[in-house]
Amino acid sequence: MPSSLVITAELARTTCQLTREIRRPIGLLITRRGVVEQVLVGAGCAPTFESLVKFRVGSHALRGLRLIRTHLHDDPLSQDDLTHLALLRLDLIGVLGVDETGEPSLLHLAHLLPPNQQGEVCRLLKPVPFHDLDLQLDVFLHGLDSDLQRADSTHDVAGGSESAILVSAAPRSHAEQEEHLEELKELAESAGVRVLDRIAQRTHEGFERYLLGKGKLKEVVMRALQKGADLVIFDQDLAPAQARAISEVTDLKVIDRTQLILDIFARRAHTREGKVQVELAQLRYLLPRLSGHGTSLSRLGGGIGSRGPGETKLETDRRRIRDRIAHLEREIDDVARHQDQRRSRRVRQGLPILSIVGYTNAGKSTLLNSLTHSQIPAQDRLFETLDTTSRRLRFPHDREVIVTDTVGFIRDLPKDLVGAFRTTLDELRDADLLLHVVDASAPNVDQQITAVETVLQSLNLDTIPRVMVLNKCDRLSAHEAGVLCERYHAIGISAPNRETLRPLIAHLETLLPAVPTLPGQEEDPDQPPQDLALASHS
Ligand SMILES: Nc1nc2c(ncn2[C@@H]2O[C@H](COP(=O)(O)OP(=O)(O)OP(=O)(O)O)[C@@H](O)[C@H]2O)c(=O)[nH]1
Ligand SMILES: [Mg+2]
Repeated sequence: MPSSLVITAELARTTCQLTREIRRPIGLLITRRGVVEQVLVGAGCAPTFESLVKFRVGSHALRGLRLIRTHLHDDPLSQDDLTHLALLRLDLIGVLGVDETGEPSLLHLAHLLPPNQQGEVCRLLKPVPFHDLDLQLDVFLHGLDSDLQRADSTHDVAGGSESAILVSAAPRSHAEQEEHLEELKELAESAGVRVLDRIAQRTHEGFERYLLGKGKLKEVVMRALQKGADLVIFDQDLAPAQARAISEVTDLKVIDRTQLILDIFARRAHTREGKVQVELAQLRYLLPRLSGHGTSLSRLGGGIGSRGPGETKLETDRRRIRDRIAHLEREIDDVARHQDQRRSRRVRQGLPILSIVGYTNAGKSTLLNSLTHSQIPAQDRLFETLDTTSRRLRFPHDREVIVTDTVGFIRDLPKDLVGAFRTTLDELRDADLLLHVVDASAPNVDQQITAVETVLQSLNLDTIPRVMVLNKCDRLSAHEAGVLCERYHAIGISAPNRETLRPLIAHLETLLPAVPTLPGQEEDPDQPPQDLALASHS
């Protein structure tokens, strides 16, 4: 068949006549070279995703296949037809009416559109009698390909970042899933991803293959097309086989929450120790996901979820990845030994250690800055801090402590991360007192507190005395703050405002032992002690 024709008159007639005879619609799936790839008979008349895997395409391109099906009447394209057009990224979909005598009558055609502001996925062409069809298919497809490609590149330049649809599928209520999706959105934004839409489904048993139902998965793809998303981020961890199945069916890049968190950590790791820990966590996560051909990994391409170990590294065999893991583990052991030396120096000094812990973005670093006049980075994004910072702080009445700020926690902290951040988290073991900072203005305060307590328990740190501080009280009314403080037996503060820290400091003083400052301690290489600014006023 010439590449300029949608379908030859001869093939159209034969198909129409057959349709009349068997009284069933017939669908022809035709390649750009004019080869009939599949013949489908019966009502549904649509190829399956699975049968099209070999015609894989890039995220915004067409599949190079058109579907022309017959219809015993002159019905227009159905919603199902348009869904197939979008989901399968067909070049074109057409319905050809069959008249009484078995001759082709009206032809209805539709094609996809580049992502647009109206959110329109496709355009329906005006139906024409088959013999009047005047469409130069090759020219038309060339134009459509370029439009789609252009939209893709302007979209990249415009945003300079990836854009995503967030998906949650769990046997949980919608409200609960929405809350989790809200946090997933913050995570995505912290990774520089624009969030275009989100979808939640309450699932039951039997959704194992794609995690969510097939119908819902179609909806995800449709929305991704409408909004021009190139990435789908799942709130649930995907088993390797699920991730593969989903990305095969959707032709979109698919990552889960763990990968997203790992990606943020990879962006924020600055120190050698941080980088080693993140790479280790990434490799441990990837190892079981290395399929036979490494296809699912190479399909990740660049960007989110693939930072850190480069693509070439990912495609080396498992054995080399295992070697790398072993090497990184040895490096971490080295770090741990160094850490021990640093610790024993502190222990010799006999200074109590006050460690600030809490949910990510609660205001831990801001509090350390306020207490010790430091300027460590504090920003409104998740996992700003990865490395531990220690500062000496002198209270009035001969009390001195080392205050440390460290990586924040999150619910369901990926276990590979906990393992890899062992040395960072181990530092918390030396704490004499944990200061649990809570964002009192967070909509899910309760869950954040529970999540932190769970992590502390899992690290066996729940035996260390703990003081809870409700931060960001400036965002609440005095009454609300009072009620919360009472409920949690906590002290309310607003970390950037030093004045609000007075009650906290007074309380800490009662808990800390008096240590007379010995001569020579000021030469401590960590930092000279910082007098409490408030102390001189009180
Ligand atoms: N309104 C208000 N904002 C605060 C307060 N404390 C901190 N913030 C803001 O909250 C954001 C997060 O603060 P950080 O100190 O970076 O929080 P963190 O707990 O160290 O966060 P990670 O290191 O990412 O885990 C920043 O934008 C702060 O300016 C407060 O008491 N009130
Ligand atoms: Mg911080």
